[in-house]
Amino acid sequence: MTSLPSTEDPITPPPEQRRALVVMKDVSKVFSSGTVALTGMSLAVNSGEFVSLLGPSGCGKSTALRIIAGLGDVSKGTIDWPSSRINSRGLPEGDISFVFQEPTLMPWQTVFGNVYLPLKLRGISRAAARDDIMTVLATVGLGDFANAYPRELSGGMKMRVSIARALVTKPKLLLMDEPFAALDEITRQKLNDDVLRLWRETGITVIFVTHSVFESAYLSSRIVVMKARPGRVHADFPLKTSLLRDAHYRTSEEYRQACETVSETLLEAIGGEDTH
Ligand SMILES: Nc1ncnc2c1ncn2[C@@H]1O[C@H](COP(=O)(O)OP(=O)(O)OP(=O)(O)O)[C@@H](O)[C@H]1O
Repeated sequence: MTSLPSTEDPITPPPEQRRALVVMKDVSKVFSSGTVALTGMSLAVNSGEFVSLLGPSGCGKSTALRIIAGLGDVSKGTIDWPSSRINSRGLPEGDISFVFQEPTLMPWQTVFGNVYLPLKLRGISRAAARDDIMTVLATVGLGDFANAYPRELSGGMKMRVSIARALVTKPKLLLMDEPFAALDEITRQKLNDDVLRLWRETGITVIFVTHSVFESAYLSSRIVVMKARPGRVHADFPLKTSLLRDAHYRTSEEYRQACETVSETLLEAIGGEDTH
């Protein structure tokens, strides 16, 4: 593996200010079909981190994310939330939002109605929710589209609605499962910049599943590379940079080095050499 960029990233809080938000300990997942998706996966994600989960197709990235979200049980091991209040389902109530690869919008509802849904499910009236919805729509650049229907939006705009819907409840943790994989490169880069800005502005913790070395190297404060199935952590390292991650960063030597490091680690993971 090449050496990692050594300069401090000014947007990542120092370790002493971070607290573990979620801790996966020795998690295994065997589906009823007999498929062993995860084995002995351990990972602690701290408040304020932007962690990308990267790994070969089928290594269990989505499974790990879904387990953290409470959308699937573990076969073995534990998920702990050391700094959250836990509900009867073992989850930190209201603290997690999920963004899927498909925006999964309700076509019969306006943008406003789609973003309102999670607040409606909490029994909040439309009138009481209005300010929060308009604020989050402005944050994702859709302030003028509250009354539009999904069919009137581009793919990138639909994904922004999906992100707004995830953020409107002000979660501590945003889980994103290949959210931009189906978008063209320009839209993907714009949304990468939007997500980074949201992360900086809100201090939210993000766990981001991606296939893309370039995307993970651009976005992450930390990269977790998983081994081929059954999935577990192959390598886990911070990605530091002294530069603001913007268009200039994309053409910088630091970014090139980061991509090289991530790419080589991914090749090792596929090859089976363990660095963790
Ligand atoms: N509900 C399920 N029932 C049975 N097997 C499943 C289920 N969901 C996932 N799997 C299997 O578990 C393994 C891990 O799948 P998962 O989708 O988590 O991988 P992934 O790393 O996210 O893949 P990709 O990068 O291709 O999206 C795969 O072999 C998959 O076929």
